[in-house]
Amino acid sequence: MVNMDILKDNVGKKAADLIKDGQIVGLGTGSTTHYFIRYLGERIKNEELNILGIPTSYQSLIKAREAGINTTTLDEYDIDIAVDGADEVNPTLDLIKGGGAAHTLEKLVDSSAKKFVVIVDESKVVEELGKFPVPLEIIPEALRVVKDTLVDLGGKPELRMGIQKDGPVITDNGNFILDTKFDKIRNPHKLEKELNIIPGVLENGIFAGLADKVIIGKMSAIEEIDREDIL
Ligand SMILES: O=C[C@H](O)[C@H](O)[C@H](O)COP(=O)(O)O
Repeated sequence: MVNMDILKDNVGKKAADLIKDGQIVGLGTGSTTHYFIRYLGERIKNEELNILGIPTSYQSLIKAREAGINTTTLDEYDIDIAVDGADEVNPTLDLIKGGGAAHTLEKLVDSSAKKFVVIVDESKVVEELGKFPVPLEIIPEALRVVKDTLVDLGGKPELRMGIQKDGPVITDNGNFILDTKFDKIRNPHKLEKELNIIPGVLENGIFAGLADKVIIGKMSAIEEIDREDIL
C-alpha cells in the first residue's frame, strides 16, 4: 500500500468503529470511504450487526453490496450517521467535495444525517478553501449561460471531461460538471449560496458548516476535530 492509502485505511477503520448496532448509515463516495465501507461490512459480518446503509452514488451502492451491507433509501429511513470523504477541509470544517462528481446526493445524505463525519488524509487539510476547483453539477442545457455567470462571479469554469469516454463526464443524475476555480474563497457560506441560486445549477461542492467531526489521517497519528471544539 502506498502511504496515502495507509492513511485512508486508518481513518476508514476509525470511522467504522464509531457505528453502533441498529444505525442507519450514510455511505459516502470516493477512495477514502472505500475503506470505511469495507471495514463496516466486516464489522456487520463479524459482530452480526443490524445496520442499513444509504449510498450516495452508484459507486458506494456497488461497494456496499460487495461489502455485504444491506441498503435502503432516504424515503424510508432517517440517517443516524453519515461518513464521507472530502477534497479540502479548512480550520472551521468547511469542505469542498465532488471530486468524484457525487456531491449532489452526498449533500442530501450528509445534511440529513444526525451526525456527519468526514474522513480525510492530511493532504486535504488547507488554511483556505479554493485550491481545489469547486465542482458544480449543472443540467446540460445550462452549459453556456452558467459558464458566463461563473466568469462574472470571478470563477474559471471548466467542463469536466470523461476518461475512457469521449466527451463530458455524465453524473449519476445525467448531468454535466463544471469545475470552477476561484482565486480565494474567503466566505464559503456566502459562495455556496450564491452558486446554488444560479438557474441551471443543481448543486455545488461547497459544504459549509455541515461537518460535525473530521478525522484526519496523518503520518504521525490520527487527529479528530469536533465542531464543538472549534466554536
Ligand atoms: O464526489 C466525490 C466525493 O465528494 C468524494 O468524497 C471526494 O471527492 C473525496 O474523495 P477521495 O476520498 O477519493 O479523495
